[in-house]
Amino acid sequence: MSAPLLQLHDVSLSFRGINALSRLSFDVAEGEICALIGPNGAGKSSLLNVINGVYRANEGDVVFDGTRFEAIHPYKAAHLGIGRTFQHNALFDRLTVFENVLAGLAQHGRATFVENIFRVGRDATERRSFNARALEILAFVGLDSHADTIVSTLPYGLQKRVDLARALVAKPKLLLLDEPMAGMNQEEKQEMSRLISEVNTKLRTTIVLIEHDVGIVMGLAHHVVVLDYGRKVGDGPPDEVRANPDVIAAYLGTVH
Ligand SMILES: Nc1ncnc2c1ncn2[C@@H]1O[C@H](COP(=O)(O)OP(=O)(O)OP(=O)(O)O)[C@@H](O)[C@H]1O
Repeated sequence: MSAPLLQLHDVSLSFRGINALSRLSFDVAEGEICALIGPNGAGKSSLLNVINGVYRANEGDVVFDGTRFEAIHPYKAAHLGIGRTFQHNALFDRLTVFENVLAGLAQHGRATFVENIFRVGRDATERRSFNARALEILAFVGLDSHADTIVSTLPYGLQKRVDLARALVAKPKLLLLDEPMAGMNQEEKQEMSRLISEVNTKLRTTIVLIEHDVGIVMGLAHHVVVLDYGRKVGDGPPDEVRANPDVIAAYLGTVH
């Protein structure tokens, strides 16, 4: 069996004495969708922040695709192949859908983001290939007909797709999704869930996602990790995790 794409070894993180993560260890296999679940404040977003370098762990380390680090600059994490979306859309409201997606390549080229947006300056070849890539990923998420739309005029569900496209445009090996279905109705959640599944199967992207809707998680994820007060209380296939008494006590049996 090949080595896991992502490994966490005894990762701990605290904020002014509050333990956000306590000696957390688990693996994510290449090609899987791994869901992180747990009550509010359990440490899920903090964990994504450690993996892509927004936070530095106090203890422990992360191994991604053979590279071990205790801390990493988010820019370096992106270059290693770790893509990320955030809980709250961080889109450029006044730019078009296409320009927002292009921004996902800003750290990956020689031309600056401004040069790319205004289609001026050096590196016409790079610009052409980035533009083609942005259009390709927009078609993949079903937004090619909205390429020139100002992003803030789109409905919320479609803005979440733009966010996803922006994270995907650089072809990450690992995609971290922080509540990609937050604020959606059930139909929108089902659509987003289908799209995430297609990202996994068609683009062969390994995914770690945070989602509160346990029904959606159980249908989408291959692997579920449950956190409670920064500790791991469950780790395994969805059916096994659902039946784990510690998980039921911590999360699944409670109204969230
Ligand atoms: N930048 C920060 N400064 C201080 N405390 C923080 C910071 N980020 C997170 N925390 C604390 O760390 C703990 C874990 O928070 P985190 O946001 O990771 O949980 P979560 O499981 O993602 O919660 P939610 O489901 O509400 O998003 C909480 O006690 C939170 O208040």
